[in-house]
Amino acid sequence: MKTVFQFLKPYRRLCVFTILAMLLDVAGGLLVPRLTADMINIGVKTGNMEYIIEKGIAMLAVTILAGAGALIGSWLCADLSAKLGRDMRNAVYEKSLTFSEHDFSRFGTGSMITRTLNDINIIQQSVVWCIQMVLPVPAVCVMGVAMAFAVDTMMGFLLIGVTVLIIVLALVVTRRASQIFGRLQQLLDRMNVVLRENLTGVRVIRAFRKEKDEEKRMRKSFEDYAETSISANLLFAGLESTAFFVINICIVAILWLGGDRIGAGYMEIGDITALTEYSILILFYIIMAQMVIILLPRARVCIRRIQEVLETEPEICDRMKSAGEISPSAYAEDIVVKFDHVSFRFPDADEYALSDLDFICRRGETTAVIGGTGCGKSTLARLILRFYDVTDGEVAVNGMDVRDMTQNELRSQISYVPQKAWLFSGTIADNLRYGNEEASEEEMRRILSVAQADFVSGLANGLDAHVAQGGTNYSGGQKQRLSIARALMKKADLYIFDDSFSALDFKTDAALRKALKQEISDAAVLIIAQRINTILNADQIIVLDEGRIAGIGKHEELMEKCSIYREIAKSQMKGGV
Ligand SMILES: Nc1ncnc2c1ncn2[C@@H]1O[C@H](COP(=O)(O)OP(=O)(O)OP(=O)(O)O)[C@@H](O)[C@H]1O
Repeated sequence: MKTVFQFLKPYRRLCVFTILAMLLDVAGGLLVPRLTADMINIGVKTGNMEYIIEKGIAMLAVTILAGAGALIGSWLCADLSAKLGRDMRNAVYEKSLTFSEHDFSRFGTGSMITRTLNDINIIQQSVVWCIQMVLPVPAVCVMGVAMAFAVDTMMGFLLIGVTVLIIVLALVVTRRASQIFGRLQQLLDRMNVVLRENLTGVRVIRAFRKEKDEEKRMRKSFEDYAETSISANLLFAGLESTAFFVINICIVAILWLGGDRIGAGYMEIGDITALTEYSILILFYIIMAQMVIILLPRARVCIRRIQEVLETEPEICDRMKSAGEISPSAYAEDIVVKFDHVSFRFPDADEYALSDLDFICRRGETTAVIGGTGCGKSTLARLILRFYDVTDGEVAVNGMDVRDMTQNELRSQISYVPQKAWLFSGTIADNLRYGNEEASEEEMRRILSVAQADFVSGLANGLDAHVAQGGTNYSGGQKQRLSIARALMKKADLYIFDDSFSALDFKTDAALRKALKQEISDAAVLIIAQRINTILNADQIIVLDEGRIAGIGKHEELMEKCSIYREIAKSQMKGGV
């Protein structure tokens, strides 16, 4: 609850006005039966038309006021809920931006989406319902019972008895509901994960003809969810029928006992109407509150899940040091990246993914990294970007340990093309402006030409051509070239291309590398590649083998000295390089 209160804090005044408006509605609801009773007891009994009209006008005024209270209360409540949802989603999203890959993998994409959308939705709903249906309950009970006591002590006690009975019933049911809704939320996460996997991997599923197996897996997750939902609904149904049964018994008791009390002269006939109305109102509010309270365990689970995200300490933090504490490593002006005996182990892994890497990348030079699959090439790039922190040693960019600057500062010096080309939905221009918001159309066209992405000018809308989610309306090679163009839009000291040329044909690959050399001649370039011909002319080639450097040098040197490089080269020659 602490989390919700924190988010409600800025809207304290809005909360107070909402509650006041709701109370106005409640007070009106309780006053009308009193006026009706007076109308019958005095007006009708004595045939005093003036009194009846006077009470009628009062009833109308009270009803209008109560209606206005209900209307304003609901409107303010909706406003509060929207603001609460917006703030929570922003907070969760902002937090997720600070997560390292490892932090993120602890939750998983499916669960993060459920938390941000569904969980916060449930929290919003619960807050609205609590304000509208739970908060007024004590006021309704106290005022209603007090008014019943004012009519007749015995009827007051009757109302207290029924109220307590329903509250006890609510507590018992709430306990049971807590377990069911906890499970329901987990099943929703599961459903989300399975659904995402099925939708994104639909082509693989078809290619392997696994439709039946996947259907079974999907059906199981849907069925589990449905079964648990049915248990929850049964609980609701049982509660609802029991509560209405109690209401009806209560009304029967009022009519039955009320008759005796009127006969004994303790009450008048109009009081029966008032008491029946009070009991219906009190019990109605309790039942509605009960329905909401049953849902609260679910909201509590959701709040806990949001809290988990918000309270996660990001593994990678900006631990700013004062200027005096920072001792820039002695470095030559032209050194952009320096790996100083770097070793790295993934947080959950037993073995080192990278061991004792020691090399530098210079401005104006191209450094290439090559090696077998899984030897740690992408991990090396991620360490430069500080997606992970080194386990031993130091990675420095422009002479400063990457841990001694903010991630923002660090990444502003680097432009990166990830292994998996990813485009955002929108237009090609939108994607390019990701690298430089101010870029002119002319600049974009020039960069597209450098990235060998001239195909854009042939598209019907050119730079404004539509890009589907993930860039699925472009081929692998087109996506790679657009990703490269986006990276080139950003002016940086270091350009990292993580296996970014793999989907290009040899001719385009060669033309792109030639154009790149001219375009970013004053920056350091790090190319991670699988194909030897992509890196043949690099100023320095690092050969990685199981996370260790097996050789560093130019192509000719490595062909002479490094057996692993020779093997890679030979295997590719055979393959037709
Ligand atoms: N998040 C992770 N947690 C644990 N181990 C990981 C993680 N990511 C990668 N690894 C492991 O680290 C090693 C290096 O992975 P990396 O992605 O750097 O290889 P790579 O050389 O880029 O491979 P490829 O050429 O196939 O892309 C692999 O053995 C991989 O299984």
